[in-house]
Amino acid sequence: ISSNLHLIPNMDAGQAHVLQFWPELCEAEKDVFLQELSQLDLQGLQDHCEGAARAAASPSASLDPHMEPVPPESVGSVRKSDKHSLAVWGNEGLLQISEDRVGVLLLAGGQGTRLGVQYPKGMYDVGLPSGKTLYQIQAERIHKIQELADRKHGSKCTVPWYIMTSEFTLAPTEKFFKENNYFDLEPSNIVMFEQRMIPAVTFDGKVILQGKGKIAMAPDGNGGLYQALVDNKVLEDMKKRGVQYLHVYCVDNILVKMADPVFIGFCVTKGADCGAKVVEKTSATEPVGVVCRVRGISQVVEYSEIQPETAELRGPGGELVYSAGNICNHFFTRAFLQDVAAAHKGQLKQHVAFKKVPFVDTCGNQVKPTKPNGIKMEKFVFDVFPFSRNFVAFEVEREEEFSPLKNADGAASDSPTTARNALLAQHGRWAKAAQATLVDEPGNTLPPAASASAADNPPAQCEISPLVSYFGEGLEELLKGRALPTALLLDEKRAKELQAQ
Ligand SMILES: CC(=O)N[C@H]1[C@@H](OP(=O)(O)O)O[C@H](CO)[C@@H](O)[C@@H]1O
Repeated sequence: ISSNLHLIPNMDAGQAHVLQFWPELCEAEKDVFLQELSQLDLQGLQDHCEGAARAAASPSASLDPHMEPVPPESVGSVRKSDKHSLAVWGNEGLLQISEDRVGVLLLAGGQGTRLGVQYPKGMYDVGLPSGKTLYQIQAERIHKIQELADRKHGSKCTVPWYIMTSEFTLAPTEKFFKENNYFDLEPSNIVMFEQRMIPAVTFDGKVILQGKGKIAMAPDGNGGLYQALVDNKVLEDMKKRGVQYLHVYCVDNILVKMADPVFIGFCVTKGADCGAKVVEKTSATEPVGVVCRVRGISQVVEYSEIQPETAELRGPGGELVYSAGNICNHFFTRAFLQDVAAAHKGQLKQHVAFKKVPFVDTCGNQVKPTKPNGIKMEKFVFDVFPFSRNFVAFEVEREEEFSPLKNADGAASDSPTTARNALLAQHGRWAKAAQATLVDEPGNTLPPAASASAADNPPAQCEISPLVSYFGEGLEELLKGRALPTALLLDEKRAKELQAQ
């Protein structure tokens, strides 16, 4: 192995410390370490370390002075559109789906640090009556949207599911899908691939050793997508399948509408190459990016980078000036992604985060720092928006579309409880709209929950499988005029029973 050391080019590029403990490693450890080192792109590494050191020395200038809100007339909106327009967009989206032109892409490389789990977030069970995980809910929505498109157009369509994972999430995700028989989706239509990892670096640009034979590595942010699409030939796969439109989304939103036909149809009708769903922010401090313009060009300014004074700005009616909250649901044409891959992926901004990165000191002791000692550089998925020729934003209703799982239970927002309640409340509303009454054990009518916040009373336990209904459609024929005891779990079996009654 040692004879292979020459394969690690130029560790003298200021990074010789990486091999400091080499003589102490056993053969197996050397083997693994060498493997890791030989995968580093060294020119890239040097640029990366220099960039990190520069960023630590002089943080990049704030964008705030150049920000302005997106003009309201250029934002599409579910709330402000009439039924007819929504139906036209929905039909357009279903048509595209039925013709195999739509794919979905899941960003699932994150580590779930805030949620505090050691496994991929998609495997999380928020405690629904069905016990379903986020991955299962998403898989079932794909089934259903294919079925809705097929029913309308007599097709037999496929919505391929691209899943970007990282070194942390690929193996457990693969195993989980296999164990669950790919949730009855065709395995060849699920394409998992890995984003790159990059080293964490000290403030003076040195790669951090996490162990004597291990570099501290982290995924390159969800904007690592564009490099990963190239590394893994995903755009070629899309082309082969005839996929022209891609709905990209984050793993953690329990209400995500996979391949939402209304959003797809809206973007296609507007001739957009790039689009983002937004919700109105609940408060100035809500941790969501804002869709806005910077120097006249549409982009997202992330919650970690906006100045509090800017986030707090209010208009004449007391409304937030920057209220278009990014929910990490994006639309891209394949042509746009090809353009990004060919011409722009190297220009994506590097966002700098100062983190506590565990390391071994020069004496070989393991240290858990109490204050930030390292820099992690990340790219953001939305940083390609400025390269778009026709970007559109589409405002959707929070209670129908956005309840992310970020924090562990106990937090006031974005927790397993708030996610569970948001879904149950939505399904309660659907049941009510289908003219069903939900009743408790003694037979009292339950009111539909007005709100799904963790502090409120939990909503009635009414869960409707995505295999039965995707957005509340088709429920009247099953539920109209019935008094249904809770907990109600309306899955396909129960739906058949109700239909037969
Ligand atoms: C880089 C990136 O995509 N950040 C997104 C993403 O934030 P995270 O905190 O990284 O999960 O999801 C938020 C919505 O849940 C969105 O508001 C934000 O802009």
